[in-house]
Amino acid sequence: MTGEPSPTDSEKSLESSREYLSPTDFERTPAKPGSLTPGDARASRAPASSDQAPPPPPPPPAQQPQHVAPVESAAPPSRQPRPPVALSRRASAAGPVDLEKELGFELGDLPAAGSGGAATTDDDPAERRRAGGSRAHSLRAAGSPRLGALTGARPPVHLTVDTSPAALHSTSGGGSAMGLPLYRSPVLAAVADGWDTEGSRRSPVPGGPAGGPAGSGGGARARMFAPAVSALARAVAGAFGSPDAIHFQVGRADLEQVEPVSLGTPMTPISAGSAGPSAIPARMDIASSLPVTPMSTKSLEKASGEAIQAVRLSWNDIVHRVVVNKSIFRRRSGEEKVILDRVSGMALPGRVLAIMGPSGGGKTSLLDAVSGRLPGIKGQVLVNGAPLPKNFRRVSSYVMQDDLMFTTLSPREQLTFAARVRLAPSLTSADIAEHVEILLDQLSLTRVADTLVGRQGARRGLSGGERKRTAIAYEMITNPSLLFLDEPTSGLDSFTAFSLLEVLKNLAREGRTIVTTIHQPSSDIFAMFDDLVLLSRGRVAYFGEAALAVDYFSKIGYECPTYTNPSDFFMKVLHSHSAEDVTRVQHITATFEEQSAPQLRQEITQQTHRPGLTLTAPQRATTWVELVALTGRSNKTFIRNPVTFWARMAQTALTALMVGALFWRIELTQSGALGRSGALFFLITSLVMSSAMSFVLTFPVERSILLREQMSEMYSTTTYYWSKFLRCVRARACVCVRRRRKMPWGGGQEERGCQSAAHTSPEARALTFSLF
Ligand SMILES: Nc1ncnc2c1ncn2[C@@H]1O[C@H](COP(=O)(O)OP(=O)(O)OP(=O)(O)O)[C@@H](O)[C@H]1O
Repeated sequence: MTGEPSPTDSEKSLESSREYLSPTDFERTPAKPGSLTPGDARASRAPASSDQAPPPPPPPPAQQPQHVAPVESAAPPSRQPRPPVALSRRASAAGPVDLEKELGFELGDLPAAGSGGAATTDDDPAERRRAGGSRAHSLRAAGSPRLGALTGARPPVHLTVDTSPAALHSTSGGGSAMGLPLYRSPVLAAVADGWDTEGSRRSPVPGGPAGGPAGSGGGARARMFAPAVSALARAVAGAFGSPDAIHFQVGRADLEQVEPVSLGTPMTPISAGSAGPSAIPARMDIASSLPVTPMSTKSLEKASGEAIQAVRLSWNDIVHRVVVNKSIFRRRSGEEKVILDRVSGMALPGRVLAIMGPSGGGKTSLLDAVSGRLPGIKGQVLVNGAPLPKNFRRVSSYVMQDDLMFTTLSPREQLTFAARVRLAPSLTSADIAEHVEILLDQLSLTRVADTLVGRQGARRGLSGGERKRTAIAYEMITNPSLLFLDEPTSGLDSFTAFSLLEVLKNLAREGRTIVTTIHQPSSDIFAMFDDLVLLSRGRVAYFGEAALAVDYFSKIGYECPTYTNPSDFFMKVLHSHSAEDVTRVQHITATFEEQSAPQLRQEITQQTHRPGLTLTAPQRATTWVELVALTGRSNKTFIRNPVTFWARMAQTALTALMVGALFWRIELTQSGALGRSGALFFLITSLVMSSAMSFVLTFPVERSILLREQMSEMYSTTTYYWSKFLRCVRARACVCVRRRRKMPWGGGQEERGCQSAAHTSPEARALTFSLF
């Protein structure tokens, strides 16, 4: 929509905003100075009253850049003139830009797009998709509707992307993609505040200081829209080839709509001419609330002593079959079920490979197969063209879907343990502490480093995202070159999932090979994948660049509808519930096998055959180091588990009292000797039983963790059992050590002049035993 809106239009916009934001979104906010209420929104259209005077408008830039296309202001007389809204690209370009044409994607669903907003093009959608690739999809699928919701809810929103070096510098520490600061960029500043625009004032958000950084409300909104905005930023960067500065606005381009709806300090307008450190808005809340910082593992490499190695993983014609319905009583052979059927593919360094498909499609089985964790498979899994080396499990890391970890330990303790048992024994405690700190910092866990992990529903500790990041940090301890992840985003909200993928993307950028299964990613997440494997019923439906998958499907007759998340589309065409679905899936997988698989196999051989590149595994800790670390962990988990601890204490005290009462003051006679042997039998039995019980109680809990750690070959199973034995013996040994002490209540032998330990009274021993 171009031209100036009438007051009626404005009213309509406000009303339409209520369709996007529930009334409570407005009403929940306490009406305090600087906060936004519907009343404020309306009042802001009226001339400001004396007691609620708006702050002075932002000073106009000293010199308007030539390229800025001013939009005529029709401000009411009571208002100060505002600087024009910039709608331009590059300093050399003049006049409004057709964003759709420039960016190669549609902004069609943005409501009331202005002159600089979305103009429809006549391009063929498939053609446009090719031009925009996955970025276009991510916007169409998720970005635009959300932005649409945003702009619909708050018509005067203008978004600004500033990619100038100054912005980059002043926003250091934020996530970045294609050279754009995604989160600390003014784009998010705009979204965080909801109203931050060029030429308008920045409104303080409820809870935040006036004119200061965005408060919680803005942060929440920003988090909500962050994926959409970052996708937009990426798309802009891609389309414009990382320019110095891009200024554009989305939604209503009309300046009069850019209404400061609440009070705040003026913000210096951002324009190509004035973009400098001072022109960049202050650091926003959204930035500090981000769970991830860009990963730089140089220090990690130094601390762990492990350099990243280029790992080219390939798999050829993997077949995995299992026998089901096998009777253990009758001689029935059972049916054979094909889990993976001639699956081929590869994962390359510096890239993130996603394995997607409907539930039961074989994603986890494939991940297990290529990570060397699935025995009995047929086919080839090669690393740099050679069979999997023996040390493969220690070279790679595998993050399981379930965050299996001790709930009574903190992230710092977990990582310290992993560093002790997985890194070179020559590392000192200070080295390990430094290494752990780096990891905690890289995965933004420093704030919760000493919080116990906890358990859902019981003693709460870390959040789902923090647990997941702890699990990744745990596996990152050796600075692995190859990382497998099984559904890392399951159970996470969209923003946390997106942040996690950013972490993975950063890890890949440093030369690692990342392979992850994922169920149904959002379009923003999907846009972050480099390569994609689509599996259905154990067969490959697609393997190749993720950005080309939609085109491939359209070529074979399955067109992804506009505004559809590609991953939703893939799930739809690949699910197989009815007979018709099965036929469709068979067609898709057979087409891939016939048309693309031979070429793929050739490419796999070319890409991954690098003979001579052998992988080195991190040095192992000594058995003694493993034993000390395992025993220490075992002691901590025992003491910190109040139920087990107190149950053990109560059980021991009760047994001691029973034994003491039964064998109270036994005489040194023939019948007394019989009683003594009975007491000894009773004590030994109870010792054995209570020790066994402690294992019975704790082992099922620890078993899955043990299996996971065994998969990664963290320590030997024998050392684990020795550590358990030692912890148990330590407590029991105390009984024996103290048995010679004089027990005034027991009528012990020392009182009677008998010095033989064998003759110490059972009741004395029992009572001593109760102390442990
Ligand atoms: N050992 C086994 N015995 C019998 N069936 C098995 C076995 N292992 C896997 N399957 C079956 O193979 C299929 C693929 O399992 P897999 O766990 O790989 O699927 P998935 O794609 O990861 O599923 P989800 O997304 O639900 O986790 C499923 O139907 C599963 O029941």
